[in-house]
Amino acid sequence: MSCEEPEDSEFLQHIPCPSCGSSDANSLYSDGHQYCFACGAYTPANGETSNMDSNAKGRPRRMADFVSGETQALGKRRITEDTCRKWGYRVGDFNGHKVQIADYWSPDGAEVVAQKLRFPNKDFTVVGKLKEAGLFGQHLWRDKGKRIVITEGEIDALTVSQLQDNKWPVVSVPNGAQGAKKSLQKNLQYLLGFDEIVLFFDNDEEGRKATEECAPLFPPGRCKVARMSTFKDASEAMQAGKGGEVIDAIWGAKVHRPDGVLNGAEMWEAIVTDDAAVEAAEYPWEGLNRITHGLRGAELVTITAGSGVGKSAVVREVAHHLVRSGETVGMLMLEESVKRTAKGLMSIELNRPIHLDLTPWSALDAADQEARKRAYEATLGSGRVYLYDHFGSTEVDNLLNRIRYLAAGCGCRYIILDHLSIVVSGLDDGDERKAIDVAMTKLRTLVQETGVCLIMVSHLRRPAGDKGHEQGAETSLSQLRGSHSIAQLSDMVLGLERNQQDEKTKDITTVRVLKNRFSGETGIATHLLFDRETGRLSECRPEFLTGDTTSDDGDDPF
Ligand SMILES: Nc1ncnc2c1ncn2[C@@H]1O[C@H](COP(=O)(O)OP(=O)(O)OP(=O)(O)O)[C@@H](O)[C@H]1O
Repeated sequence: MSCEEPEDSEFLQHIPCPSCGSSDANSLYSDGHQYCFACGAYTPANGETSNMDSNAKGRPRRMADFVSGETQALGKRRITEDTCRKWGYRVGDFNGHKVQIADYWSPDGAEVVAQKLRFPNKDFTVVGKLKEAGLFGQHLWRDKGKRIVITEGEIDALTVSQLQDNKWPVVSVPNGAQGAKKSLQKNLQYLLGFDEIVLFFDNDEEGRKATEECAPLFPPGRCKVARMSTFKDASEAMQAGKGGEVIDAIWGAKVHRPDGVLNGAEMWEAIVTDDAAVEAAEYPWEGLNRITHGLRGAELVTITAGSGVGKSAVVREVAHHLVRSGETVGMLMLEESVKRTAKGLMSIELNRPIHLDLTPWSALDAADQEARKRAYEATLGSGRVYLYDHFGSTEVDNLLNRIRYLAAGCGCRYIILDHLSIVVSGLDDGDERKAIDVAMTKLRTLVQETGVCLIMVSHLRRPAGDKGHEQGAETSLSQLRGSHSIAQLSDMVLGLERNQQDEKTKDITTVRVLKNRFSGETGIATHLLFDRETGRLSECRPEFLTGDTTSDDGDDPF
């Protein structure tokens, strides 16, 4: 239904209504006719009062199209007749159906331009031009003041108004949460007349979304957000007899801050309940623990080295140590089969590299079989090791999903990814940089989201000069592959150095901390000696590097 503007009459002022007694719902027009928006009484220029009837002749077409009704209390909603009268909220009949009638006035408060009719089943229809209307209730208040409350619906506006003795400004957006931003934008000038604008939208997903969209319309600090923890909206609280919570929400409304910005004063709870982040697990080597202070949740540790230096051997030792310390570990070893990974863990437990032993199970003697079974039970059989059988699928989003599952579904607090380079390999140089950036950003976000500690292996670029990493060249952050994202987004970067060609030292790996966001301590952490008999990496004194092992205590100068 649409309404046209009367061509021959203009609104002059609000006047009392002789029919319903409203002090100001009656409107006087320039041709002398009156119309009361509280009770629908129509008084033509000749002074004879009648109720509006859409078929009646001799009155402006716009008036005739509006629906009349009676002011009455809304029992179920606990809204009084006085409140309904103040707001011109009526109950009437529309095409044979009972409706609640909400008048929408022009932004200048001169006249009603639309009506929203609400059916008992909560459907509604609009009569007139809602687009030309201000906010619901805007005509009731002066255009400036200390505070205005904005609700998501008409009944909520009536509720808030009544709870404030119908004295303090409250308006509703006309089209619910979805159209909220547009409506507030349109009436921004009016709203900016108030020192404080309180958004009191529904406490549901749509309401919260609307709040995030609308709040930035206002200058910083002027917009506050009212929210109740127990009720969805003001009317629900009122119906439950908890109107006080509505008032508390308005007075306790917090200055809106965009998502992600926190006031330090609200962080106490987070600090005292942050035990998980403080808990640290240990590396198998004391020297490394001393400088890194262990491994923590939500940390991304990158282990890097040249080809064949021993990255996988190191992470296997770390995984074994974690499992034996009672932790649950996820292993994505993308360059080897799960069987090889499993045997690797058992080898460490057995102090014997069984992966090099090609004897079939049936040919092993009973004692060996028993020893291997025990090694299996202490490691894989504990149920705290999860392996990713990748079948060659190393696509980054696929891996991220598996890591998320390992964290959330399997309870892995430590996850090993060996190695990042394979995830982004096969791409030309330019694309590899970009792929590393994308993968690193996603991994970093995932670590933060899940709280896991991710231990990731990454390869190095060849260093400048003759000496490669295979000949023991020193590692550095600048040699990490891709752009600077690996160094930037890792909390800890460990470089492994070993001269695979030097007869004296080729079994000794130097572990260098290249980056340490936790404590800032960097430099050589320890030296690991590889025992070919046991296949184990254990800490050794640095003198092994020079071959001078005569001193009992390298730290003691005397
Ligand atoms: N400190 C060490 N001394 C001597 N040999 C070692 C040492 N660490 C590992 N190895 C041996 O070197 C070989 C390669 O080790 P590993 O596969 O762990 O290296 P990597 O750095 O992961 O290799 P890639 O660059 O191919 O990924 C293995 O046979 C391993 O047992």
